[in-house]
Amino acid sequence: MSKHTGSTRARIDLHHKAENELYKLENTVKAEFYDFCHKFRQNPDQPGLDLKQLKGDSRIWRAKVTRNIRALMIPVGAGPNARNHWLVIAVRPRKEVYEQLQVAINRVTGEIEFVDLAVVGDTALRRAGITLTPAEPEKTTPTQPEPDVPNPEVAVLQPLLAGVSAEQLGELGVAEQLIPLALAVVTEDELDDLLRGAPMLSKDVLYGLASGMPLDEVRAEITSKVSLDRTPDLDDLASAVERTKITTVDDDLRQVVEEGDFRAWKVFLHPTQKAVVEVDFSGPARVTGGPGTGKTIVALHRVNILAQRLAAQATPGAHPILLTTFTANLAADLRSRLSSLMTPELRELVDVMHIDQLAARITGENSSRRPTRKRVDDQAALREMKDLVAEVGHDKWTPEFLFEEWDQIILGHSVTTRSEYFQVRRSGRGRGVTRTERAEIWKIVDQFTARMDKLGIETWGQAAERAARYEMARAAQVEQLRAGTDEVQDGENSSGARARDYRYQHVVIDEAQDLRAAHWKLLRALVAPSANDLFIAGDTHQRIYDHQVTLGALGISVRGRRSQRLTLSYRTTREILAHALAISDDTSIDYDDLDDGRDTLAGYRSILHGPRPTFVEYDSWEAERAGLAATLETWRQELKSEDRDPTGRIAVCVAEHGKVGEVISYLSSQENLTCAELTKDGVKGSGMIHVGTMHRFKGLEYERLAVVGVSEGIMPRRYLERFRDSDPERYERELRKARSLLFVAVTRARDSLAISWHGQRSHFLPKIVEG
Ligand SMILES: Nc1ncnc2c1ncn2[C@@H]1O[C@H](COP(=O)(O)OP(=O)(O)OP(=O)(O)O)[C@@H](O)[C@H]1O
Repeated sequence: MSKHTGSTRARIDLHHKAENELYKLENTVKAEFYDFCHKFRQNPDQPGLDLKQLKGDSRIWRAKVTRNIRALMIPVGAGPNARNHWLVIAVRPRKEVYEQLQVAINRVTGEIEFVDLAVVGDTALRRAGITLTPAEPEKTTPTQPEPDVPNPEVAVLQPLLAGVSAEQLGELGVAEQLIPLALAVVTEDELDDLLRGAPMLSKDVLYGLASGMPLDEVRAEITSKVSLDRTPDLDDLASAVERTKITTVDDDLRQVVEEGDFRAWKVFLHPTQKAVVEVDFSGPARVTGGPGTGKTIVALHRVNILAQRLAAQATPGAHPILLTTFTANLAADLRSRLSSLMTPELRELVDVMHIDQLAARITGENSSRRPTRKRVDDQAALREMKDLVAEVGHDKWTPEFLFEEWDQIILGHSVTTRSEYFQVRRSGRGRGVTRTERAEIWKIVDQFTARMDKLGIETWGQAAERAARYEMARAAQVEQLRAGTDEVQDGENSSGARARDYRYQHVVIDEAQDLRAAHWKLLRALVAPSANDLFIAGDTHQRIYDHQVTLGALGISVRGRRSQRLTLSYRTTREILAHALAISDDTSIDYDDLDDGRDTLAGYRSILHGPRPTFVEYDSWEAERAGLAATLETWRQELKSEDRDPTGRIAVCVAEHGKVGEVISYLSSQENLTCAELTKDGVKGSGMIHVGTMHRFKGLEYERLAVVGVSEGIMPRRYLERFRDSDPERYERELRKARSLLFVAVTRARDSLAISWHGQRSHFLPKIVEG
C-alpha cells in the first residue's frame, strides 16, 4: 500500500476518511484531484495551489483543488523534512472549510483523527457555545452568527449521557473536541448529528454509552480492542501517521478509487476483524457475529493470509487451501471477491467450492466401481416417501415425519444399523419415540432407502454422508501411513486407498450454521488435525435449515480463545438493526453456538445511519403489489438521480415461494421495472430488480430491499399450528426457523428497508413498528 515517491517530490497520503470523501465526488472532480496531487508533489508552494494555514489549528493547511473544492492537509514528515510528506485529511467544498477544524492524535489508538464540526447540528453547537467561522467567507453574503440562545424546550431535558464525565469519555477514546458537545446532547437526533462525521472510535463509544452499555463494558468491548499498548506522544505526527489507516496517492490509486467504497473491505479491517484474521490458532477456530459484522470478509482475508504463509513452500499446481460455503451463488461471490483481494499467484493456491460441489467431487472420485446415482432435492425424495407410505398403507407416521427422521437422525448421525438407531440421541426432534416405535420407523426407512437405490437416486444429504465416509477412510489411511503401519496401494480407484496425504492444509468455512453433521465429518477429514486447520464463520441466529450440530461431538473443538465474536455491523444501519434484533428475540430464545454453548447477539451494534424502515399494511395482495411497485419506482428514480445504475442494487424478498412468480409478472407489467429471479444457483437473467424467496437471500446484501407478504399465516406458515399441541417441541423449532428466516431477510438491507403485509401482520414483526 505505502509506495514511496521519488525523494525530490513531496509524498502525499490519504487519510481513510478523506478517501471516503473522494469516493463520493463526481468523476470529473476525482480527475482534478489527481492533477492537483501531481502538481503538489512537484512543488506544494506553486501559486495556483494557494496553500495556506488555517488560523485555528496551524498544523492544518488548505489548498485549492478546483474553484470550489479544497484539500485539507497536514505536513507529517519527520523533523525538518515535515513538508516532504503530507497527509490529506479531507477533500470538500470550499464552503465547508472553517477555521475551527482540528486534527489530533487519539490518546487510545495513537491514530491521527480529524473531527468535522460542519456536520454537527446547530442546536448542539449552540449549546456548547461554538460558532463556526468559514475560512473563505462569501464576499456577497456575510454570515451572521446565530445568537447563542439555548432552545427552551430542550434546555430542561436531561443530557443523554448524564452520569458520564468528560474525563471518562476522554479515557475511552472520544475525540477531545467532541467531548463537551457529547455531554451537552439531549436527544438521539442530536447525537446522530454530532456523530455523523465523527471518528470511528468516538462513534462506537458514544453510541454504546447512549444505548445503555455500562462504562466497563464499553471499555472491554470497544476501547480495549483498539488500544495501543503504550501512551502515544500526542505531538508526534510522523509516528502517528504510521499507525493511521492511509493510502498513498500514486498512479494506481486513481483506478482503485473509481471502484468506490466497495473496495473499503479489502483495505481497512476493523482491529477486531484484523485480530481474528491474523492470529495463529492451535486448532480449529470459530468466528461468530450478527449479520453484516464482516464474517465473510474475515474469512476472505484469512484465506489470503494463510496463502501468503504457504506461498514459499507450495508445490506448483497444488491447491492447499479450501474455501467453502453453503450455496453455489455464495461460492461464486467468494470467488470473485477473492480474485480482487489476492494476487493471481496466491489465488492459485485456493479451491473455492460450495459444500454440495465438494461432496459431489469426492463421491465422483470414488464412484468407478458403482453406477453413478442421480442427485435429487429433498422435495423429490419426500415424494418417494409419500408414495411408499401410500403403497404400504402406513398411517401411524406422516411421510414428512419419516423423511425428517431419516434425514436428520439416521443420515445426520451416520446411523447404519437398527441397533445404532435404538441408541442414538434424537435431540431437537420433538416428541420421543419408544423402542418398538423405532423398530417400526426403521423398517419403513429401510424400504425407503432400498427404493431410492433401485431408482438410482440419492439426496444431497446422502451424497454428503457418502463423501464423509470416503474422506474419513482416506484420513485413516494417511494416519496409518504416517505411523508407518500401512503401504499405499497404487492403482486403486478410491481416494481412501490412493491418498498419501490429506487433501488440504487449511479449510475455511463460511455460512457454517446450516451445515449438517455429515458435512462436518467430511470437512474434519479433509485436513490433518493441526494449527489453523479449520476456520469456521457462522451465525446460528441465521440458521434456516434443520441441521443443528455439536462441533465438539464431531471432533472439532473450538473452545476458549479459539472462539471469537464480532459485534460491529458494517451493513445494517442502526434504524434497521433495532427492528431486526426484536425479530430475533435473542434475549428470550436460546440460540446455540454450534457447540453445546449459547450464542447471543449481546453487544451487536452499528454506527451506520439510514432511513427508518417502513412498515405498511395493505388490504389485499393486489394492493400490496401495487404499493411495492410504487416503492420500487421511487427507489429506481432516486438511484438514477444520483447517477447510479439501479440494476442489482434493489431486491424484493417474498415470504412465500408460490408468490415469487406473481411478483415478477406484476412488476414486469410496469413500465420501468424489469426483474431477474434469484435462484439457488444465483441470479437468472439481467433484469434490474432481483426477486426471490427468503431462503435465496442467505449471505447476500442489497442497498434497498422490500420484504413482502409478511402476514400471519405466511410468516409463520399457518400449517405449523397443527404441531402446537401434538408436538410442542417441533412447533417451537419450526417457529424459530421461521423467525430466523425473517431475521436473515431484513438484515440483507444495507440502506433502505420496506416491510409490508396484507391482512393480519406477522406477530414476528416488532411492536415498536407501530410507534
Ligand atoms: N472492515 C470493513 N470495511 C469496510 N466494509 C466492511 C468491512 N467489513 C465488512 N464490511 C462490509 O460489510 C458488509 C457485510 O460484511 P460480510 O458480508 O462479511 O458480513 P457477514 O458477517 O458475513 O454477514 P452475514 O452474516 O449477514 O452474511 C459487506 O458489504 C462488507 O463489504
